[in-house]
This record gives sequence, C-alpha cells and structure tokens, in this order.
Amino acid sequence: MPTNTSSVALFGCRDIALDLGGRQILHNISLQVSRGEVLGIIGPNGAGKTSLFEVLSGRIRPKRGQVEFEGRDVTTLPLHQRARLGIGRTFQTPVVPDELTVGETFKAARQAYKPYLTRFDAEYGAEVVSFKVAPDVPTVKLDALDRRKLLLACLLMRRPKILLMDEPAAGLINSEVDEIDQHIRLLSKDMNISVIIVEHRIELLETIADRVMVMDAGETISEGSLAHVLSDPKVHAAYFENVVEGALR
Ligand SMILES: Nc1ncnc2c1ncn2[C@@H]1O[C@H](COP(=O)(O)OP(=O)(O)OP(=O)(O)O)[C@@H](O)[C@H]1O
Repeated sequence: MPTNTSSVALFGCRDIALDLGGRQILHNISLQVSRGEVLGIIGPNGAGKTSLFEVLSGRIRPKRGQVEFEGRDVTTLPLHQRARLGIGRTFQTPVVPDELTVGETFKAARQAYKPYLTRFDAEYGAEVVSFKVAPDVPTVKLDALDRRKLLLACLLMRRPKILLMDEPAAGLINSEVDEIDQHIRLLSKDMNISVIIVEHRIELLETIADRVMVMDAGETISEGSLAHVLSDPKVHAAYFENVVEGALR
C-alpha cells in the first residue's frame, strides 16, 4: 500500500504473485480498502478472482507480496487467525453443515474458537441479516437465500471488520439479490464494515460498489468507478475475447 494512504486503509495487499499447478495465476496484484468501503472485483472466468480471495483470506500463501490488515503484515497468518482479527470470508457456494439444525450451527459457530460467544451474539448476527428461521429446523431444509443468511449471521456474530464475499448473489432470484444488496449496504455504510466483493452481476455492483477493480489473466487491467472501467477499452477487449458477446453491457 502506498505509505501516504496506508493510515486510512484497513485492509489490502501489495504485489501479490501466486503460482498454482506450475503456472503463474496472479501477477503483482495490489489493492486496498478503507473502513466501510465496498470494492467490487470483476473479470472473465479464470481471471484469478477466487485465487486472490484464497490469498487474502489466508487459505493459500502467495509466492510473493504482502497482505496487510490494520497496518500489520498478516501474509503468514493462517485463515483462522485472520478470522480472529476480523477478516471474514463467504464462498461462492453456501455450504451449510447438513447434519446440523440451525440452532446447532449457531452453537458450533459460537464455539468455533475461544472465548466462546453467547446466544446474544448469535441473535445479533441473525438480526443484522434478518434471519428468522427457527433453531430446530435442519439446515438441509433451507433455501439458497437462508443458507447465505445463516452463514453470514455466523460470521457477523464475531463482529468482523472486513468481509470478503465471493459472489454472494450466486443462485439467487432477483428479489433475493435485492435483499443481499440491502444487507451489504447496511454492513458497509451503517456498520462501517469494509467489503470486497467478487461479482459477475454488473447491476449488483452498480448499486453497492464504491470502486471496481477488473482482473484478467491474473492481472489488474482497470480500476476506478464502475462507469470508468466499463468504458475502458482494455476491459472490453478482455471480455470480448473471453466471453460471449453482450455479457458486458
Ligand atoms: N488449484 C489449482 N491448481 C492449478 N490451477 C488452478 C488452481 N485453482 C485455480 N487454478 C487456475 O487459476 C486460474 C484462475 O482461477 P480462479 O478460479 O481464481 O478464477 P476466477 O476469476 O475466480 O474464475 P471464475 O469467475 O470462473 O470463478 C484458472 O486458470 C484456474 O484454472
């Protein structure tokens, strides 16, 4: 992160390079977000968005570069230690523990690490995302939206400072996407939680992202306002070379 802005940046990375399967997947990726800011990441399939999230969340260690949180180098910290610091992550597919009920899932999340959280913390998480399913309902019965809300509630009970959200609207219908959109706005603008969101739906980013970064073939090819990146010839070239015409309007 540039030194003149690192005091305001909550989270970011610098010059991240990553190899997977003997191939370079990420090349010198740098980004930063401040408190309450929403950074959207878009890019064609295979651009490296999820791989970047693996590095930012601590599931994969990069070959080069740093991940920084509150001015501290967290590059070597594993996922669970980053989670304790306040870095939360959601996944493209909302996988819930199928053998548990909603109440048992909340309990497991409360007791994921010490100090254990209370029921009030779980109620707080559920309330923030309006999750209203009874505790005795098996999680297998939940629809896609409630699965996403349950997992988000479990993250929120730990009061994260930043959320890394990988396609939070995947598998949802339009009215449900609107609800997720409202939650993200509440989390960022009212609760001052920073959000980095990977999203294919441009319309979702239009309503929530303060800034957008576009990746292609493991590199950042454009960043700025959504309007700016959408009018960037490099972005058009990347999309039209990689996806069917009309995908980027
Ligand atoms: N474990 C792995 N080993 C080897 N290559 C991998 C591995 N994981 C991902 N890749 C490759 O890295 C590149 C980036 O993949 P990644 O899933 O990060 O892209 P993405 O932008 O998230 O794509 P999508 O939008 O399709 O989810 C792809 O070419 C992918 O095949």
